[in-house]
Amino acid sequence: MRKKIIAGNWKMNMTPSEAVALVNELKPLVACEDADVVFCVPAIDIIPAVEAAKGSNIEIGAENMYFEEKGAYTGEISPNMLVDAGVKYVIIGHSERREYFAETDETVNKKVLKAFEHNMIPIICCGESLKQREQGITIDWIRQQIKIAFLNVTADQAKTAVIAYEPIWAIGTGKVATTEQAQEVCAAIRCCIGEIYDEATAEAIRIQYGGSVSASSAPELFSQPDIDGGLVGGASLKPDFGKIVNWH
Ligand SMILES: O=C[C@H](O)COP(=O)(O)O
Repeated sequence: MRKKIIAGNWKMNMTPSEAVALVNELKPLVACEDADVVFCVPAIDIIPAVEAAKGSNIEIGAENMYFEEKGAYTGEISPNMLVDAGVKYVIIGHSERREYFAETDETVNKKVLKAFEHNMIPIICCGESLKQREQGITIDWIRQQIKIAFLNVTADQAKTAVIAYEPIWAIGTGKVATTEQAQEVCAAIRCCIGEIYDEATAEAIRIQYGGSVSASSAPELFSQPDIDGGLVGGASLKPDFGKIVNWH
């Protein structure tokens, strides 16, 4: 039985002092024993958020990291820096990073390998555009993203990974995928992991849905057999996130 994982992605929101206030506000609302709860926050908020989350069930995650250890990479943040700051989860390959910051399936793979090397859990994002969905190539596209993201990842590592299926057309639009659409793609992702590795790995890996998740859509989405929680953007900045975490 896979444990659900509900993660907030704050994106480029919240100053450090606002971050502390939000963690303190949400702490009692997201208390929950049967799901992992992660707040992925902007880099500058990580240290104060880790401090504020102490003693609670909240894990603090990062929204991105670089795939090199150290050196002349102005503006980037290394895996070591994240680990030292208390980070356990890191979002890799969010569609906004792919669209605005030229991330590719290959850089996603490098980051995924680096995250595992440092014992962090990558939340690996994949998802199709509206055009790709209309062209009927959603599953092929996602399978390709997954196959490249997991190149050279061992089965033991893959078992601990989290995949976030986020249809790009559903992100921040209020247009949540139907339960059937989300379940269909998450099942296809699990099947793809089974082909790359084996059934045990496919059964172990956790797959989230993301894209306009709200307190009202979460219960049906999270009840699907292949959906193990959510990656939540806008609604993770509000008290509603407590209802999403405690969806059942
Ligand atoms: O990482 C989170 C997603 O991009 C979803 O964002 P959203 O819940 O605001 O649509």
